[in-house]
Amino acid sequence: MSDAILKVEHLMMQFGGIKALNDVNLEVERGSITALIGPNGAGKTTVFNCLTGFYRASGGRIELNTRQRSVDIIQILGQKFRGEDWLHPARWGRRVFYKMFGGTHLVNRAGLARTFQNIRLFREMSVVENLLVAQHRQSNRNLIAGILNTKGYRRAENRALDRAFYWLEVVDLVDCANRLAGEMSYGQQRRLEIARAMCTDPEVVCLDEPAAGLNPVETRTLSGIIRFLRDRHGITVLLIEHDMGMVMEISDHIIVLDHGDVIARGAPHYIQHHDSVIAAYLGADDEEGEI
Ligand SMILES: Nc1ncnc2c1ncn2[C@@H]1O[C@H](COP(=O)(O)OP(=O)(O)OP(=O)(O)O)[C@@H](O)[C@H]1O
Repeated sequence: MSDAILKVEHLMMQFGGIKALNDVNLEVERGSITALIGPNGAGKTTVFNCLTGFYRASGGRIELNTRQRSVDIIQILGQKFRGEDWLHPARWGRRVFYKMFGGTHLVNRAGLARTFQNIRLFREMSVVENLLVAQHRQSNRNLIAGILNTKGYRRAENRALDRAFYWLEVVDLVDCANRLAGEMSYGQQRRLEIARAMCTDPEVVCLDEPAAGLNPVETRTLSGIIRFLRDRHGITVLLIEHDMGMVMEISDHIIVLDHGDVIARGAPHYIQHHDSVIAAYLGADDEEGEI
């Protein structure tokens, strides 16, 4: 791939005796909408959890090429020490550093944000507060500046509000800005999660089943928002989705997982007629099968 923003090599994830990911290799092109599909239990969410640092992968490498540099995601989460580290002081130093200061916050700082399959908003906060909290990293957190309400502090607060309202407009929630997040409809909460992810200023956004539970009109609106992220902001979107109509319509590239392995990758029209993909979805070979 010419310009891969994300490269995953030999990714493995084991939960006790369960091998959720065997040996996953994939690349995501910068500025694309890439869908990760597969039957239930194929390992899609586990891939997302490894990419975003919610799980520390059992093995492999995840390289994120954002903000003009390359980040090894597994390394910044903090890895175990190895015997040979003592022979490489620089490597040992990096391990100590990331053991002490590493974590998922560094993945977000590197430019990767996500939404969740089960919506995880701050339900007791207002919509706009949810978006301001997401900008905690960019805002002025100086206690003295806050108490004195300095010019710099007010400027940072205004910038955060402007950004929040920009993304509320994109996801069509400006009218709900002061409502409690937990009181909104399911579709609105899904859109708010996307806005919250975007407020962290990512280059890659991972959306875990964003169309789950939406009606066809809401799904169409969602497709428009995802396209807008790519076309207007050059955001790379990595998407897990079971709504095949939506996946086939908006994806530039599709990667298919089954039982923790990548079984196919390519353009939508190629994947739609791929024998192994049809078999994986139907659980058996079926010439008639269509995704
Ligand atoms: N925290 C965990 N502990 C134990 N097993 C897990 C854990 N997370 C995932 N698994 C197992 O890993 C496998 C892959 O699960 P995963 O949720 O990644 O699949 P998926 O493709 O996202 O499925 P779905 O489409 O239903 O969400 C499953 O067998 C699941 O039971």
